[in-house]
Amino acid sequence: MHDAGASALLEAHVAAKTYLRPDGTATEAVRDLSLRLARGEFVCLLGPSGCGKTTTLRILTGLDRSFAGHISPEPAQLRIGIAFQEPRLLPWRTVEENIRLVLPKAQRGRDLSGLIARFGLEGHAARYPGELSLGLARRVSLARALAVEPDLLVLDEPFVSLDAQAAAELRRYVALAAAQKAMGVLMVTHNLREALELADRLVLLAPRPAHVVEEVRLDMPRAGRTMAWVEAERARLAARFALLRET
Ligand SMILES: Nc1ncnc2c1ncn2[C@@H]1O[C@H](COP(=O)(O)OP(=O)(O)OP(=O)(O)O)[C@@H](O)[C@H]1O
Repeated sequence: MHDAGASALLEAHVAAKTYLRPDGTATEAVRDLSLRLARGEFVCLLGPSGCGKTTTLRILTGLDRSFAGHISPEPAQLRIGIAFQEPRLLPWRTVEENIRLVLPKAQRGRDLSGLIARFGLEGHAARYPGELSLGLARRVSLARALAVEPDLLVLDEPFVSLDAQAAAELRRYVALAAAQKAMGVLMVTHNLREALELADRLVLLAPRPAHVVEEVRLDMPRAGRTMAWVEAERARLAARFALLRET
């Protein structure tokens, strides 16, 4: 299990993030949210629909820079791999080419067979995204995020809209990816069971504007998280936190 005293990979305080629409109306998406992620740690951000989870991820990864607050180190100083909910693969490129394209130019010729095999993609490397199921496309997107050997892996709702079997399969691959000890993982989900299967720590967010209402450390090693353990933990947390009753 992860060592709670390990060095920080990322520390952030988002004092405020407000979206302004052209018609002048404002939506305050985040207010006073503090988050610390250690190397090797797997943190799940959980919160109700529309509370500001994706906005928070975009800020922490440097995709959105118009906010009040600070992030240390600057996201540009970290190698970050992101797998969005939408796999965003280039349809005119094969699976292998899609993965290769994210590499820095000097590494484009690198042997990717180990990575491709690790994610069970050998039989799919020459296929095009249009031929893939959503579960498979998300797996390619995960492998692509890992190709850059990130310090931080960011996953935005990776299992949403998958059937139970495809979701379970992808969860196994996410767990495999998370076994890389030097990397931190930040995953957004609204599904408490998924979070309980994978995370070292749950960070519960309030309804919009997002801020942290509770943090829950999970000490059970990932390999010991049986369905019965997940269910018992889910019931215990749902009884304790009203925010989690719908998840
Ligand atoms: N580009 C934007 N312009 C205006 N408002 C936005 C924009 N992006 C998000 N919002 C609003 O900010 C709030 C937070 O959105 P965000 O997508 O971060 O929430 P979320 O928790 O990820 O939602 P979900 O659970 O539905 O994925 C919502 O009210 C949303 O409508």
